[in-house]
Amino acid sequence: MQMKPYRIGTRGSPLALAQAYETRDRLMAAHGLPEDAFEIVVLSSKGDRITDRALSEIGGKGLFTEEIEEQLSGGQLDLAVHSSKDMATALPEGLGLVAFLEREDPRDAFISPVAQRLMDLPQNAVVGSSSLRRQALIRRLRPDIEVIIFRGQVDTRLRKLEAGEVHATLLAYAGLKRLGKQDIITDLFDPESFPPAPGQGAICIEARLDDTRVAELLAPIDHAETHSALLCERAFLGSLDGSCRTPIAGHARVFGDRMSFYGMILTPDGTVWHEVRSEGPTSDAEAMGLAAGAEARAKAGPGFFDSWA
Ligand SMILES: NCc1[nH]cc(CCC(=O)O)c1CC(=O)O
Repeated sequence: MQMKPYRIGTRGSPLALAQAYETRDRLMAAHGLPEDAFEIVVLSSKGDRITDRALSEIGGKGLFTEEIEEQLSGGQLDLAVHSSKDMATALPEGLGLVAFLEREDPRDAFISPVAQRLMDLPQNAVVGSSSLRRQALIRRLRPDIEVIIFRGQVDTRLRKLEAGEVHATLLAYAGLKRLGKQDIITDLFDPESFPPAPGQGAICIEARLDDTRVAELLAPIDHAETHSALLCERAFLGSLDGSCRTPIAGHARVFGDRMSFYGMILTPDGTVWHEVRSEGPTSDAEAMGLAAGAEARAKAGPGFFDSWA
């Protein structure tokens, strides 16, 4: 009997496709299923179609997932593959991030034809990035640097760098690795002085929460340590009401049944920042993230989040 294939939704960028195929391959291996047990369904998104404005300006993370999530809710898709970093903390009713693949190195990469490291860039250099977090972290370390908006797919950004529009750009190591482009990296940032975005480097799989068949399908590819880290980081983001206008960094690490968390919130100009650190059992992952968020808010004081809104 021929079973209907599982329909896997993804965006069409090379990075999104690489992640969708990686997930499919892992599912095939975990269950001994043939390729035609899966169908990869490519959907475009508003976020992909609008590339000339900063994400924070056009409405944020949901723009990339709206169409995919509608089809997931409607039953036209069975699962969707995303970069965890791109996922809003509040998902549509009935959907959830059911599984996380083992996380890739979550660090940010520095790429430049003119300098080995961020600190080696010439005075008043120009760096391309559209991430508020990277912009704030860059300016925290190098207030002289001008950061210009740099959106679009990884390839587009690298072409702009090659064309000399900027002295350097920053991208996630994980994305470059998945595209086979890690060779162009000039330096990797230390997660203590340049903490990654919550979720960076982790592929997540979204599904309907009541779909027990898909839950069983995904169980063997869910990576427990990554899952705990992501619960913590996403709780931190959620408790800060991770609006796209707030630079927020957060990085959880799991060691057996214990975990640590390091988070930072900054003003977009990088002149003010607040750090939080915590440690606890992995069973408290979510509570730890929430507590870290509350602590960061308390340190920042009232008005921090709306002083530049
Ligand atoms: N917002 C784009 C995006 N979403 C996830 C990644 C990288 C892959 C990952 O973090 O898993 C990237 C590109 C980048 O930041 O360089």
